[in-house]
Amino acid sequence: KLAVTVVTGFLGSGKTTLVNYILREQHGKRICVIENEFGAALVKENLSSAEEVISMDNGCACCTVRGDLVRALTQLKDRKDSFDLVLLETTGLADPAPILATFTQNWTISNNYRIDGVLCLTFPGPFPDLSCQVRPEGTVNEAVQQVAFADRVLLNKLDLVDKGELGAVKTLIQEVNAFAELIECQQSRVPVDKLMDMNAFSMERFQEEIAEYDLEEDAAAEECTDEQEGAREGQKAKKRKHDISGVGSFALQSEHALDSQLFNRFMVQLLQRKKEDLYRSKGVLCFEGEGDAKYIFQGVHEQIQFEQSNTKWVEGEPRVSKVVFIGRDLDREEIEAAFRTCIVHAQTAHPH
Ligand SMILES: Nc1nc2c(ncn2[C@@H]2O[C@H](COP(=O)(O)OP(=O)(O)OP(=O)(O)O)[C@@H](O)[C@H]2O)c(=O)[nH]1
Repeated sequence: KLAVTVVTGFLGSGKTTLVNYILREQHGKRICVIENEFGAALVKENLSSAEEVISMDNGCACCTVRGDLVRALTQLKDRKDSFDLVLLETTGLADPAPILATFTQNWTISNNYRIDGVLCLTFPGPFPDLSCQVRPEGTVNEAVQQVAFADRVLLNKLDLVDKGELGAVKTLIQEVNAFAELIECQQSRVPVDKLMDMNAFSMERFQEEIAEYDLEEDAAAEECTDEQEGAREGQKAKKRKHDISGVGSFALQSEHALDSQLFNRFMVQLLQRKKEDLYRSKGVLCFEGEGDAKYIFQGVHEQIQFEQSNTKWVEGEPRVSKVVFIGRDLDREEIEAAFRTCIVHAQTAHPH
């Protein structure tokens, strides 16, 4: 399957600059760019003979699957072996969810392409202002939403910010999405390697990532008092002052096995109540009574892929179940309490 990197980012954040930089200065990769009509005109002159740009007409924003994108990808399908990567530039106001859904819900597309990862370009100046804007009930600031969906965040236009401000912006971005890798850049100059091989939607890759995520540090940050926070060079204290449309991320874990039926019910109920607000979710799970089998899931809104991992829990490996939720107005305490009810008590748990 041909890898697709989805490039999102607020208006003027440097998406076209990134695409042009990649086409102009990075060699050795055969890249097909999919752009909106306006963007296509801006990148055409930088194409080498092995490259191509396909323009999308403007898809209908209210559809769950993007028809314009389906058409562009279908057009490319028979020639897909001529490319190493598709860079898909979205418009600044596009909601990433229907774009991601297009890759799982359309059979032709899902058989020929895989999303390698979602990049979000953002820039320091307007990000805190934009993220503080009060939005009408039920809507989310797109700049914040795009960061929440991303696997990598490119913090661009570093020339427009002083070092002091930069720390605060980085803290803000991490508050929205603690699971995205943050890369600083100027004029969108990022090595093409950083845009490829993210494997962010690969179940196997995700397991490594989630294993590295330090839940203890996360918990310590939650528990410390305001004074302690102040002592941490004002970093965490600053976090609370921003209204970031209620968008945030957190992880939960259990050292004990989970009851599969209860966990299933927990997820169904969570999605029933919060499918619009739950942007992304991921998990590595150990179920009671399932021997060495390791289960993994990964989702965008209610589109959840759930499967048994190719790898098993190995001898001596702590069988820690971890789940990650990224979204808006997610009540961590309530979700954590519901998650805890899925844990099989220590005395009856599968020995490991
Ligand atoms: N100062 C500064 N300007 C930059 C930087 N990167 C890009 N720009 C400029 O920012 C403007 C917007 O960049 P684009 O690449 O067109 O942004 P975009 O995200 O494609 O914009 P839309 O298509 O409108 O969403 C252009 O004038 C760029 O030259 C940077 O690092 N610093």
